[in-house]
Amino acid sequence: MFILGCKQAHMLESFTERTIMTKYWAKKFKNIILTGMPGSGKTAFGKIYAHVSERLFLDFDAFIESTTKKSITQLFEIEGEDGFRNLEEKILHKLERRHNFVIAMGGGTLLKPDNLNYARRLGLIVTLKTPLEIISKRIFEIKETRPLFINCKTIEDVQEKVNILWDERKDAYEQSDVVIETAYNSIDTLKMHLSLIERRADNREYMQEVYNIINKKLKQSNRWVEKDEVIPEKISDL
Ligand SMILES: Nc1ncnc2c1ncn2[C@@H]1O[C@H](COP(=O)(O)OP(=O)(O)OP(=O)(O)O)[C@@H](O)[C@H]1O
Ligand SMILES: O=C(O)C1=C[C@@H](O)[C@@H](O)[C@H](O)C1
Ligand SMILES: [Mg+2]
Repeated sequence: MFILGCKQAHMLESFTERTIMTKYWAKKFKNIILTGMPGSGKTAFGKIYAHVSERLFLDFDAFIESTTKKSITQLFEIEGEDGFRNLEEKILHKLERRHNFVIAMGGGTLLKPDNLNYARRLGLIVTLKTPLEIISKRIFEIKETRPLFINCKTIEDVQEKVNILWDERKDAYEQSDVVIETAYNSIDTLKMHLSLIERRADNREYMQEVYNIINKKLKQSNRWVEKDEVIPEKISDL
């Protein structure tokens, strides 16, 4: 488990006043795209981070449900998983040139290799990494709303499915810019860590230092792509 030393804790504390980012910073760093296993907290944390970073929040699942007027479970039944993945891909394409969002992608959106390149162009891709046993417990509570787990009767069934998904996906999640371990962080420290990372996203060396402080992984090779900014007034403008 990672425990902050006194000096490091003090450094982080001194940043708390600055975790509410100005619109300037929000625009500079465009979108934050959350990925990670189902149940890792993309939706829960995404909403909170959108609020603190003064961004709009867009959740792929909620967006798909509201535009199709069908639940994710229904869509899996009607379209199959492939059809659902095509819908995710369409949203990703639609988001091109949109800014100032925290985006909770579907946990499986990065399974299509091209989607990774699209997501990269949108902003900083952040993987929420949560231990698989925690994921399994969370999913077991809400499995009726998660079609991938619809046939799981017991917690062991869920665990088995989670393990299979992890094996299929871990390489894709590793392609993200930053991996944040959620297990040893409260939502408040997660907010703080991501704010810190964002603030230094224009300075790779300093970001690495930030990474060392908060024990997160940063891929130095992934470059930030600057683009002209178009900030939609509301989600319906998409
Ligand atoms: N850091 C956390 N601490 C405690 N509970 C959490 C945390 N993050 C998420 N949860 C809970 O876990 C459940 C799943 O979280 P959430 O729906 O945000 O996951 P998700 O990554 O969006 O999953 P999916 O890909 O299936 O949409 C929710 O009930 C949520 O309240
Ligand atoms: O990780 C996944 O593949 C999924 C996650 C959920 O958000 C939903 O998009 C759906 O249940 C599939
Ligand atoms: Mg979600």
